[in-house]
Amino acid sequence: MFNLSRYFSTVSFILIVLAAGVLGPLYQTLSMHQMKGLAESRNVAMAQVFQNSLHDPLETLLVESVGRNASAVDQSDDLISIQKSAFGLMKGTSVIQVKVYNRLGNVIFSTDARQIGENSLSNPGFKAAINGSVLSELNHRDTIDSLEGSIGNADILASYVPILGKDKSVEGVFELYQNVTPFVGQLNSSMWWVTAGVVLVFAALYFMQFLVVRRAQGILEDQEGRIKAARDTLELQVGARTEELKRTNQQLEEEISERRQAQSKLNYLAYHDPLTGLANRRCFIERLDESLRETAKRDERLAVLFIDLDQFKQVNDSLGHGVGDELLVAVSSRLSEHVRLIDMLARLGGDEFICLMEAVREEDEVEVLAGEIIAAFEQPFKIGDHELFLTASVGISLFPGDGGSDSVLDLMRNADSAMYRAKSLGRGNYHFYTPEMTVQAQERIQMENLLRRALENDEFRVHLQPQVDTRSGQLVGAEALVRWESPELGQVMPTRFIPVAEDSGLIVGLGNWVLRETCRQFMKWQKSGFALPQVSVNLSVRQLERPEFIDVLNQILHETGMDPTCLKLELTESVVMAFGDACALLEKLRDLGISLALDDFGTGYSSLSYLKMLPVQQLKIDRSFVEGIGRNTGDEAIIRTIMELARSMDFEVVAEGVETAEQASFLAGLGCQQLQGHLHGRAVDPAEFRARWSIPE
Ligand SMILES: Nc1nc2c(ncn2[C@@H]2O[C@@H]3COP(=O)(O)O[C@H]4[C@@H](O)[C@H](n5cnc6c(=O)[nH]c(N)nc65)O[C@@H]4COP(=O)(O)O[C@H]3[C@H]2O)c(=O)[nH]1
Repeated sequence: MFNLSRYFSTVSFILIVLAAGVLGPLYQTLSMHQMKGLAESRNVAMAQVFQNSLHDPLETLLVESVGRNASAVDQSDDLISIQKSAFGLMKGTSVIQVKVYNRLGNVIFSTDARQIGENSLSNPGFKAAINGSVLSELNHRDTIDSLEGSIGNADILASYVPILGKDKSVEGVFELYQNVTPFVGQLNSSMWWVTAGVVLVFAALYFMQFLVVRRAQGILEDQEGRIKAARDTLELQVGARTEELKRTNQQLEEEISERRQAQSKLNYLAYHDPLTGLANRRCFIERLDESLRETAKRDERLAVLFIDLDQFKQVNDSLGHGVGDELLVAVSSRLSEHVRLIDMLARLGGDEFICLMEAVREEDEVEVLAGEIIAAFEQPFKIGDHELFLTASVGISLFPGDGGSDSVLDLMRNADSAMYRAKSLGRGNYHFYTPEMTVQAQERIQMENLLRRALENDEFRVHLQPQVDTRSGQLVGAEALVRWESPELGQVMPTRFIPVAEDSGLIVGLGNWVLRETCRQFMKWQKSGFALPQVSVNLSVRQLERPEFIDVLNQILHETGMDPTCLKLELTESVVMAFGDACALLEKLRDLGISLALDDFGTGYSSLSYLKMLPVQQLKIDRSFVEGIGRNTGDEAIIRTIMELARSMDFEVVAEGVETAEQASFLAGLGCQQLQGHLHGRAVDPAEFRARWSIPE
């Protein structure tokens, strides 16, 4: 810390020394000047006394000395008398020597006779006096001859005083030596006293101020101590706070980076399908929106290709979601290989993919891409132990034409409608959108609305299709197939309205109605003597999913009095696989005595081990395979395999869609027990059925 006391001491000491060093000599100079003035006044007075007392002899001497040599003057009588008088006048005064110069600067009189005759013309004192001024000089003399002998170590004031004549002209000069030794001594000792006094006063002042300063220094040190302690505490607090801030900052940075990661993950998830990593619906819509505007500006064309996997539902239902997911990933990567870099492939959800093709010059280019997409499915997908054969249906909409530049959804919806048309043409097809498809889509909506009140309006009818024994051709049963007589749409076939009923959930009420109506009809026939051995009813997965299904079934059986052993329920492979606890539910149905058949067999992906566990008695070979008999060796091979399987697993087999005798004989040759198809009869209303199959009495 700055040492105020030391600083003060040093500066004060220097100031005191300086003050003493300046004030002492100043005092001496002033006093000396004063003393010189007084002594000079005395010398002037003394000269006046001399001049007055020795006026005549002195004047004579002054006059006579001019032009005479020194020895002549020295010998004059006047000189002797002047000398006597001079000594007399000097007696008792401090004047110790008197000299008289004539105008020529010669000493014509001196109390020291040896000096008479000397010349001092060039002496400054003489010069001043001859010009009318008085000049004094203070000298220190080691020895000087005086009236009473020689004086040693004396301070002498020599004054040159002009001697004025009557006419006030300077006739000569007095030089008077006055012994001022006592005064000078006194002055010197006074100077020391003054110096000592100054030192003492300043020392006292210094001491008092020192006390004040030391006290101030104490206060300052105390304050500094406190400030230092406060600063130390503050520094500690600042250090701690800095550390805390660093930690908080680090936490913040970590949080920010976590948030950034989460945000980028969220962004990624917001725009990507987590399963396949492809762009999702939102991403596709935004890109299409942007592309539409760009394409409109550049006067170009673009295409939207809606891709749907034809058999994905069956795979998913029969082999489980794990396999389904893996299949979707494999499909996405295979599709990606065929899409150009500038195009965009996205997954809309489920088994629906969509592709945006930009900068389209010709429709052919789109057809090529659609063809490539379909061709991509020619090779089977290997998922685990499964080798899965799939096909894809592609619907295409084009811009401009199939949607405005601000109608992203129109283009997507139209491509979707085109895809449905492609699907209806058979598996593995593509189709361009046409405006009539929108009409069909609207019809579908209208159909759903009409379906809702069709049950209440009693617009449904149950038709029956015969099932015959392959060898004897005898009636062994009938399949109940629903028909809709709509006042607005006319007769609507199940292939049109069952999917709509399934999608809308209306199938539950409709399916239960068919079940009840079939049982009621069966019992009516039985009571009236037409004994049909068995009747089959189709079940939708939506019905099975209902927890109250068994209760509803029991109630129908109870209400109608139907013998459960005469009832056969047909479930598609995919329905059985899709239903979580199918085995347990089917067991319950079996316990009731109801027969079970697996419909559309061969189109799904049932595993043999699972099939073995199912309490099913019958397999129904799908119509699509029967259709290929005699035309497609692949279909025939599948039928043979199904027959082998059924034999080894002890299933009864029904072939549906049998239209020709050739098909019937092929199936008979393989040991198929029952046939169903136009060859033996179409599905007809109960009256016609009875009329056809009643045995004449
Ligand atoms: N070309 C041709 N077709 C033949 C031949 N023999 C039978 N068919 C048709 O094949 C379909 C067989 O029924 P499905 O496989 O259960 O397929 C049925 C079934 O899955 C569903 N369905 C019909 N009625 C019901 C029902 O009451 N409930 C449920 N859940 N589905 C039903 O609608 C599908 C179609 O029914 P339909 O149009 O009646 O068509 C029936 C039948 O008319 C033939 O020799 N040639």
